[in-house]
Amino acid sequence: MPPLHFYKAIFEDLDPEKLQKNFLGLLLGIQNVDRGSVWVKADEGYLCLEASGEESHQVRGVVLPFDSPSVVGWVIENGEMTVAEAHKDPRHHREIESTMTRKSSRILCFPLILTNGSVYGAVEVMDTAEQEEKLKLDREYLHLLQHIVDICAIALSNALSFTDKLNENIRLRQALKDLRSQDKIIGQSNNFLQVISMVKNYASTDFPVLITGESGTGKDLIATELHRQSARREKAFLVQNCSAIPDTLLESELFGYKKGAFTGADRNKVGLFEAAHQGTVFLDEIGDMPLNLQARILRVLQNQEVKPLGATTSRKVDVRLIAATNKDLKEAIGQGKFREDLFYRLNVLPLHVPPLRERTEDISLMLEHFLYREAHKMGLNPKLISSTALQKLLEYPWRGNVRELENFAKYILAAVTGNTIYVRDLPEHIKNPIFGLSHEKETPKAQSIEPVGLEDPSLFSFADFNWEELDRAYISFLLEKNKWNVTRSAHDAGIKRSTFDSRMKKLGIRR
Ligand SMILES: Nc1ncnc2c1ncn2[C@@H]1O[C@H](COP(=O)(O)OP(=O)(O)OP(=O)(O)O)[C@@H](O)[C@H]1O
Repeated sequence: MPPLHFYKAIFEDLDPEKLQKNFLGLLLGIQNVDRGSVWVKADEGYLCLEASGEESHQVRGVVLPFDSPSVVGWVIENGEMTVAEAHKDPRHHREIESTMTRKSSRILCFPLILTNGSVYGAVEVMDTAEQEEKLKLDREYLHLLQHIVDICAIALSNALSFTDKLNENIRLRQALKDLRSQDKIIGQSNNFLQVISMVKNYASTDFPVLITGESGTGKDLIATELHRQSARREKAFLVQNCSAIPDTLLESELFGYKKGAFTGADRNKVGLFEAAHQGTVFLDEIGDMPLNLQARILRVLQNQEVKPLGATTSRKVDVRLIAATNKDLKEAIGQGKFREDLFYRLNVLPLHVPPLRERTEDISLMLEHFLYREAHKMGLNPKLISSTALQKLLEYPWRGNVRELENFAKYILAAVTGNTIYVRDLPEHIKNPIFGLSHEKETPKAQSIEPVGLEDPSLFSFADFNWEELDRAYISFLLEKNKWNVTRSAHDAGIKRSTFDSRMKKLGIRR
């Protein structure tokens, strides 16, 4: 019998092919013969996974039908070891050796049994010696051999199911990839193409990136794309939204904690930075991060190490940081709400995603994409847009940006029954966009009316606003339409210029 380390080498392997080869080699070596094969029960018959010995390569991959005679078939069905005299045993499948010059004289075949007792295959070794017989067949020896085969069988079945899981994993990853590719990045405007080209350039480096842009412009999507194009693509991409989460929770999410670090810390928790080791961490809405945590992020960037709450030592981490915000961080620095040193650390590679109104060339393409994608998801036929309706959509300011456009596509698909979308089908605020103008700085109160109706256009209603809000929106609309010409705006409103002027003053509307 071979020494123990020999078995160790066999059972360690998780590649079924290598394992089968080693296993068969081991049995052939023990029995001092050179022909053998490993078989499993497949859907269409008994399949030869591995064959060894001169001329035997032709047997690998052969499937013996269930209803044809075969020693392996008999062993698999009966779950017992057997010895067959090849020249007279009716179980022997003679045709398989018909093209071989050396025929088997005796066959020794063992079942391959799982721990639950089920037989999934068989291994056979054959004597091809014409004169003296080589196979050792005394009972005790065969008994011992069956034990060795049992151990090998378990290792082999583990390796086979490991490979199954591995293949399943590969299939699932591919499916996930396909699913992700549905999140296609759409855009053809020069402004947007510039962003895409910067993504490509930035992806080849490892510096922090700060993505800025209004809400719904696609910052999240761009961050994902950056990771996807980077050398870290196979590693983790972990996202943390820094707003809408209590400060202490955010800290433990990012840095983790040691068991007992605070009341309720009943186990160690790995923080996001550690979990993303060798990958990318995306901190969304970083402008909302509290100052004390900003200091900790700065330390991660400076030293590439994190210290979980309650830990005494720091741990090295290798992560790329991408941050995004829709806030003006320079203004936040002026107000003492954002650390200047962190800003410069993050802003190594700045990336501004322009609002949709600065890339109107993208609107029709995106709309087409969203209408098609959402119709597909809902199991509906895609809808067409009439040219006049499209014109209205192009004129609308889309202050909720791409997210608003995406929501609009969902709404219109559900709301319109015909195959074509006409102007009459559009929500009122898109047909008459008096609330679509942006003077955020000049008329801060006007912001209070912006979000209404954007997420769900069907909910838009005059009843949602008070008189002053409507007044402000109307005056802003006229000013914008007339390029801030007050006389013309007053004329459109049908009131005197002085009255219009005083309304503007009262509402604090300035250019
Ligand atoms: N260029 C684009 N092509 C296709 N879909 C886009 C594009 N830009 C944005 N989207 C889609 O619009 C929606 C909003 O995008 P995203 O969440 O990335 O915006 P954001 O700027 O991160 O918003 P917020 O600041 O509110 O977090 C998402 O569903 C996203 O898939």
